[in-house]
Amino acid sequence: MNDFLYDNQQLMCEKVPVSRIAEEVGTPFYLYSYATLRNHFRVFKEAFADVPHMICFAVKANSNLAVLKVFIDEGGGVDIVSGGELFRALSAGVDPGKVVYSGVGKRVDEIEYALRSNILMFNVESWQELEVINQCAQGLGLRAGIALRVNPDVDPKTHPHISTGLKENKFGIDIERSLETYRLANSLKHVDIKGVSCHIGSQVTRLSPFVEALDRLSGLVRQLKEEGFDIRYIDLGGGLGITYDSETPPHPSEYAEAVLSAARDLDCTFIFEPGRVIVGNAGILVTKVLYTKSTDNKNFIIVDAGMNDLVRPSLYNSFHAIRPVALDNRKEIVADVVGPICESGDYLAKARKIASFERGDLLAVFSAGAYGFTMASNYNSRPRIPEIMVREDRYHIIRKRETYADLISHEEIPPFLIKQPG
Ligand SMILES: Cc1ncc(COP(=O)(O)O)c(C=O)c1O
Ligand SMILES: N[C@@H](CCCC[NH3+])C(=O)O
Repeated sequence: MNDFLYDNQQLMCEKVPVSRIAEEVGTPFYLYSYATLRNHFRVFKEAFADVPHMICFAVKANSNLAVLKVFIDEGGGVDIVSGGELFRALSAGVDPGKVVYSGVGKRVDEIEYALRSNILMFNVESWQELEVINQCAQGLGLRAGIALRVNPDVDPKTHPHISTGLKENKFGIDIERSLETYRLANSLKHVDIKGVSCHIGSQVTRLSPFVEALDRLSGLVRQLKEEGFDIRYIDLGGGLGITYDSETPPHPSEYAEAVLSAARDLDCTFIFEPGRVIVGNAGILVTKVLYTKSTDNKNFIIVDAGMNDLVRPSLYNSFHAIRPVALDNRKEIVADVVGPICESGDYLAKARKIASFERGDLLAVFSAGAYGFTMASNYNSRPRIPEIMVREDRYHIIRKRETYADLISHEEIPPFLIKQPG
């Protein structure tokens, strides 16, 4: 459910016509609905109301400070994967005691920053990483909260690029070796073993992979508890999918029922790291038709947003619904919706049955709130586009459009390239 609805033939974001924002701000831009963001977070959180839990939003899905603040104000924590994400989350006001840190390649400076910030725990992905965290904590005279990220070898049945919990993936510690790794970890004086974590993949649209992973994980947790480990947290990662096209993913309440029936008795605080399910359908990308052209066998609609703004179609061949901002009864054609980037792979839709858009028309690309802006780049020296949040009848630019000057602001011509007079 979301708050992008047509009213009187025009697309609204809550109570603001999308066309008005386009007129005032220019295109392209990302547009988020505050009510939808908050509602999605609440629905997810309420699904776990009867067990101790923490919802740590996955910052990688959408890292805008204002977006993070919506969840932080609802009591949320964050899942981070870099020093930069930690800086963002702290700047947005997160309680460091609600921060979990995942990722296979944490650098020493990032680990030290997280330790000094007093985060809840690191989800550790290798033995070497654990040793480095132990050393860093020793150096700072601290103890690092940790969970091992266990790779349960479960097929999440999603796109191969976003599956993470299979043996062949780089993530986590093989479930078969995790017990011995926990035992070894016991000898490290500067780590406090707090929990067990796993994350099997993203855009998972069935319950069975989650349940299968949890079954494997709960066996490990029971064993660890029997051996006297003080396991207080089970972090089940994120990954719940959304509807882009015709997918029918489980509702968060069904997801909660399924995972809790497998793990309720473990007497732990459950941590979840949802990203896409909270923000994906709370955002759209608004773009304008620059040109149309047809060849003998193809129609092209060329828009002002490219793969540098939204890379998901090019990278994963993923589907995003595209609808007109103003509804009229145009005939439909089959067309490729493409961007201005100099790559054949620069498209938002391929062979799509779509309204016969014309130059100047506004299009809304749906389900763009997750992994949209966060994966954007400056490729082709295109300034990154603004992000806007609507709340009821007001909107606010929560990230300004970059300027050409921003593009070069970190660059410098070295003295040896500057001609000396004479
Ligand atoms: C460790 C971790 N946690 C959480 C997430 C969030 O995933 P999603 O956006 O699918 O909920 C990801 C991304 O897949 C991840 O790698
Ligand atoms: N970037 C991916 C999701 C990656 C999840 C991170 N582990 C997407 O757009 O679907």
